[in-house]
Amino acid sequence: MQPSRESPLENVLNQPLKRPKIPNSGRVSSAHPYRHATKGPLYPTLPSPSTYPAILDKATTKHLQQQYRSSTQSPTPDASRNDILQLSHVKWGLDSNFVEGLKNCGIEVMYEWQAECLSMPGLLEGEKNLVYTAPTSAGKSLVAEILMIKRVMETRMKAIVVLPYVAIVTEKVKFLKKVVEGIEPCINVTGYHGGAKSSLGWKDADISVCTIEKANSIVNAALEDGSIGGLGVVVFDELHMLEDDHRGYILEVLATKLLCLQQSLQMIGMSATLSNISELGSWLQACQYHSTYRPIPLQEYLVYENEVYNEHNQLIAHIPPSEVKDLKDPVMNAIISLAYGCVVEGYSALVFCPTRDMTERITKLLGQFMPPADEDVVEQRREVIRDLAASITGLDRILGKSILLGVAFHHAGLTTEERDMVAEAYDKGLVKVICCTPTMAAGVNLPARRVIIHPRTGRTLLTPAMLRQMRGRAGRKGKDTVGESYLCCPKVDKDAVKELLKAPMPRVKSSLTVGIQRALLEVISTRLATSLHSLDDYIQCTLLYHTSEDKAAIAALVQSSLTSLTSSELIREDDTGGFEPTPIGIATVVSGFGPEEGVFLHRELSRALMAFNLETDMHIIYNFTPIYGLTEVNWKILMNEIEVLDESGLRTVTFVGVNPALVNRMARGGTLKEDSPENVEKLRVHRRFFVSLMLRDLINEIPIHHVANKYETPRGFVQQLASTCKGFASTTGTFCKKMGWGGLAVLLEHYTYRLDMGVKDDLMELVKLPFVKSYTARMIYNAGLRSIAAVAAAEANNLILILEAAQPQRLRLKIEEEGMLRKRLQDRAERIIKAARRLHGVDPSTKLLSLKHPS
Ligand SMILES: Nc1ncnc2c1ncn2[C@@H]1O[C@H](COP(=O)(O)OP(=O)(O)OP(=O)(O)O)[C@@H](O)[C@H]1O
Repeated sequence: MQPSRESPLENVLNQPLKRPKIPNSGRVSSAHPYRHATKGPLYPTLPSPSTYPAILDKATTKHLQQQYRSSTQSPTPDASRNDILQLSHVKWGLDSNFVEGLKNCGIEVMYEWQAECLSMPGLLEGEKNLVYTAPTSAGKSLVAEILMIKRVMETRMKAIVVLPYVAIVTEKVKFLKKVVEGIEPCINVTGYHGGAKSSLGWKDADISVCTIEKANSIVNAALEDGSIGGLGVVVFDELHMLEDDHRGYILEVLATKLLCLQQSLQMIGMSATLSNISELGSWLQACQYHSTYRPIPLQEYLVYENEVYNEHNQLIAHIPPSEVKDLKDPVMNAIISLAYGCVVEGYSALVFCPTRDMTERITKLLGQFMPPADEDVVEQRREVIRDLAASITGLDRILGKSILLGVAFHHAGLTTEERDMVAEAYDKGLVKVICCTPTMAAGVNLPARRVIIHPRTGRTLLTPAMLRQMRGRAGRKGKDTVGESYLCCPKVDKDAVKELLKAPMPRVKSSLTVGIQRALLEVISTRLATSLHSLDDYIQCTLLYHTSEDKAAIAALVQSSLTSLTSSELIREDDTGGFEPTPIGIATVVSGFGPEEGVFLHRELSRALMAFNLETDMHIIYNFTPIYGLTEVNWKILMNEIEVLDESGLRTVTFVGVNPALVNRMARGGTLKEDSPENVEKLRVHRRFFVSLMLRDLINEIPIHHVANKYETPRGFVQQLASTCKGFASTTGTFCKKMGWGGLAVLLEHYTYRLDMGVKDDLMELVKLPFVKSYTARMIYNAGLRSIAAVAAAEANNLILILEAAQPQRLRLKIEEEGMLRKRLQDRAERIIKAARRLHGVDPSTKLLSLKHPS
C-alpha cells in the first residue's frame, strides 16, 4: 500500500498570520509585547549605543557613541593609498581571469594583513608551508586560496582543501567554482564527502574540497596507487579541529603522512582559534603569521538578570521584564527582546541554543512577536514553505508556521535539504532569525548583525573556542556592516561565564593517542613506513611526539599498538623484522575504516559469507547498514518488529546474531553493560539490526518522516542514514573487492542504487528517467506505465495528468499559479517521454502525441 503523505502545507499557507499574544492586552493596542511593561523605548533592545535607554548618564552615552562610531567606520582598505593591495599588482603574479573571478565574489583589494602574510619569503613560490591565525571573518580563506590557485595554475599539480563539515564543503565548492570560472585552461573543483556522489576521481579534479575523512582516504588511495606525486598543495581550514575528540586524530594522521612525503608539497593551515601557533608552525615546518584584524569589529555584551554589560563590565542598559508567562525567565526575555529588536531595526540575527528542543521552543515563541512583513516577502516565504513541503520529508509543522512569520530553527534533526533551504531563506533575508544549535557556528558565512548566545551546549558550558566561533558569525564582511554578540546567561552561571569570557584560547593539543593504531596501520598498509626505523621516523613527525614531554610513553604506546594490530591480524611481521599489512589490513585502510571497524566488519562479512539468507532483502540490508554513528536501540520497538517478522526474517535475525530472548528481556527493562568485548559486540549487532530495519523501510518507499516516527528517531538521523549508508555500502564494496569477495560486492552495488533512489525493484527501470524519483515513479507505475518502453509510447497528456497528481502542493496552488505549474509539467512530460524514447532506441524527435493540455 502506498503510504499517504502528510500535507500540513494547506493549513499553514491558509492560516491568517498570527499576531503576538499580548497579555492584559485590553489597554495595549500595539503588537509589542513589552509596551505595557515599561515606559521606556518601544524597542527594549540595543541596536546601537545611540538608542540605549536613557538610564545612562550623558558622559557614558557620549563615550559609547564615539566608540560605536569609530568601530563602524569602514575599515576596508583604500587601494589608492596602497597599490600593492591590488590583486592585480605584479608582485602577486595572479592571472587576470583569477583576479576577475575574485572581483566577481566581491574581493577587489587585499587587506593589509593578507598582503603582509602573503609576502613572507617562500610562500608565493610554493616553497614554504604556512600556519596562520586571524579573528573570525578576517578573510583567512583568501590567503590560502591565492596560494593554492596560483600553484595549481603554475604547476598543474593538484590541491586538496580539508574542511570539517559537509555544509562548509558545499559552500566552499560553490565559492571556488565561481572564482575559477574564467580561468583558462579550466580548473576543475569537486567536492567530496561521505554522502556525495561524484563521477570524478580525485585525479580528474584539480581542486578537491573534502571532509577530513574523505581527504585522508584520498591520500591513502593515492599513496597506494602511486599517484600522490601529483599533489602540490593541501589546505587545512579550521586547523584547531586537530584536538577534536572524535576526528582530530584523523587530521593529524593525514598531516603527518604528508610531512613524511619526499616531494614538493605546500601545506597551509589556519584557524581563528589557535593560541599555540608557534608549536603548530614548527610541527608543520611552516612560517607563521598572526593577525588581530577584523574588518568589522565586534561589539560584545554580557546579559544577565535583564541587564546588559559591555566588555569593560559596565552596565549599559536594562531590558524591561515582560508580563508574558513564557518570558518570565530573564534569559528567555533577553533572547526574545534582543532578537526582536534586531528584526524591527531591519537586520537579521542568529540565536545559539543549547539543545534542539530549545531551538524549536524559542522559534515558536519568537514567531508570536515578529513584526508584520510586506506581502511580497510573505509570498516569497510561502514559496520556501512550498519547496519544503515538496521535499522528501514533507513539511515540518513548526518550521512551516514559523517561516511564514520570518523565524526558523536549524539543527541536526532536520534533513540536509531542509537545513540548506532554511539557510538560503535566511541568506536572502526572508527568514530574519535562525535559532540553531552550536553546530551552525563553524565556518558559515551568513548575514547576522547580531548573534545571541546561550552559554551552554547541552548541559555543559561552551568552551572559549566554541564561543569565539559563535560570536564570529556576526558582522561578516560582504554580508553586514556591523556585528554584535550578546551572551545571555542565567544569574547562577554569571561567574562561570565571566571566567569563560576572560579565558585565553587553550592550546591546540594532539588527540592522536586515541588513533595511534590507525596511524600505524595506515602507514604500514600504504607502505609509507614498514621497518621499525621508518615507523619511528614517522611517529617523530606527529604533533603528539612534537609536543609531548614523555617520549618513553609514546614509544610504549607504539609498541603496544603494533602488538594489538598484529593480534587482530591487520598486520604481521615480515622477514626483515619490520611489518607488512595483511589483506584485512589493506582492505580496512583502502576502504577508509579504522582498525577496530575493519576487524568488526571482517567478522560480520565472514559470517554472512558462510550463511547468507537471500529469501528477502533483510540480510543484505543488514550488511550495508553502517557500523558507526548508530542510534541507541529502542528495545520495545525492536521487540515488536521481531514479533511480526515471517520465518525468513527470523532466520536473518539468527544469522546476524540478534538474540530475541535478550531483546525481550531488554524491552522489559533489563540491562546489558558494555563491560566486556562480547557485550560490546552484542550491543553493536543489535544496534545495527535496529537501524537496518529503518533502512529496510526506506528501501520499501516509506517516506523518511514515517520511518522517523515509527522508530522514534529524529528525521535528520534517518535522512543522514540514507546518505551515510550509500557511502558505507560503497566502501564496504571496496572492502569486499580487496578481500576477493566479488559476489558480495556486486550485491552491495545493486542495493546502493536502490537505496539511492529509495525504490523497490519494480521501479528500478523508471527511476532512470529524468524528474522521476520514487514517489513519481510509483504513480507512473500504478497508472500502468510499468517500463521505459511503456513511457516511450505514452500519450503526453496522460503523463501530464500523472505528474500533476504526483505534485504534493497541487490542490493548494492558486489558479494563476496552476497555469504556470501545468506549463512546467508539460515541459517535464515532453522531456521524460523523449528520454524514454532515447533509452528505448526510438527516435526522440518523433512528434509527441497530443501535447495540448487536457481541459
Ligand atoms: N580583501 C577582502 N576584501 C573584501 N572582502 C573580503 C576580503 N577578504 C575576505 N573577504 C570576505 O570576507 C568574508 C569572510 O572571509 P573568510 O570566510 O575568509 O573569513 P575567515 O577569516 O575564514 O573567518 P572564519 O574563521 O569565521 O571562517 C567572506 O565573505 C570573504 O569573501
